[in-house]
Amino acid sequence: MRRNLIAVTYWACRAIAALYRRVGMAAATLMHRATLKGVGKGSRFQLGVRFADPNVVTVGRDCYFWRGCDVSSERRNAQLNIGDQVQINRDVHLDITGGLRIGDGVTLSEDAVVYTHDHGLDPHSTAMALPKTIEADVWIGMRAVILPQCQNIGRGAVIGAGSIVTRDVPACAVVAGNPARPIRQRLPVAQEVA
Ligand SMILES: CC(=O)SCCNC(=O)CCNC(=O)[C@H](O)C(C)(C)COP(=O)(O)OP(=O)(O)OC[C@H]1O[C@@H](n2cnc3c(N)ncnc32)[C@H](O)[C@@H]1OP(=O)(O)O
Repeated sequence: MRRNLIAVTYWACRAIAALYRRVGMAAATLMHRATLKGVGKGSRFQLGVRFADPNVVTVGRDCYFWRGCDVSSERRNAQLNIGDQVQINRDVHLDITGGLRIGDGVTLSEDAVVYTHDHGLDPHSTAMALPKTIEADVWIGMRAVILPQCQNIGRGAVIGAGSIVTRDVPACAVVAGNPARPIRQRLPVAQEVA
């Protein structure tokens, strides 16, 4: 009898947690659809995704935002344009001060950080805005840091986990380390799949 009660309580708690996640995601998705500048069909947001200025954010189709994703800017009207089928994992931080474009099929893994402004050697100076483009099919590994001086990550490039990227990355390059250096070249995505 006591065992049954524990089992029922356990499964009831699991059901409530699953319902909370589902309802939470539906509510968060509705809210972001209502407040962002544009959201394509099929894009979903977990609870706990934050856009400091939703008016400047455009999201394409079938994107997925995990909890803890945070988008901020040090100036008004900086734009964030996200393509289709982009995955933004847990606790990713995007600074869009300089303007940020993310192409179709990009994946940002957990805790990745992308910055688009700098302060030289004086953290109290006015932010220097540096626009950035992350081209289609790029994969940014977990805990990678993309510094403002890197203004372009070429199509199909892979950034290794924990890397510090200080300069532009050519298309299909695999870079890793601190500072990130090329470790190999990848085939264009279409050829790798074939
Ligand atoms: C979809 C998701 O979100 S999954 C969860 C997140 N997962 C990740 O972030 C993983 C990202 N992947 C990586 O970091 C991988 O190591 C890659 C893609 C960068 C490289 O993978 P591979 O091409 O298989 O490289 P490989 O393991 O053969 O390593 C080649 C060399 O680079 C080094 N290296 C590989 N990755 C890294 C890294 N992240 N940082 C520093 N050096 C690295 C290796 O030590 C090796 O050096 P050596 O030749 O001196 O021994």
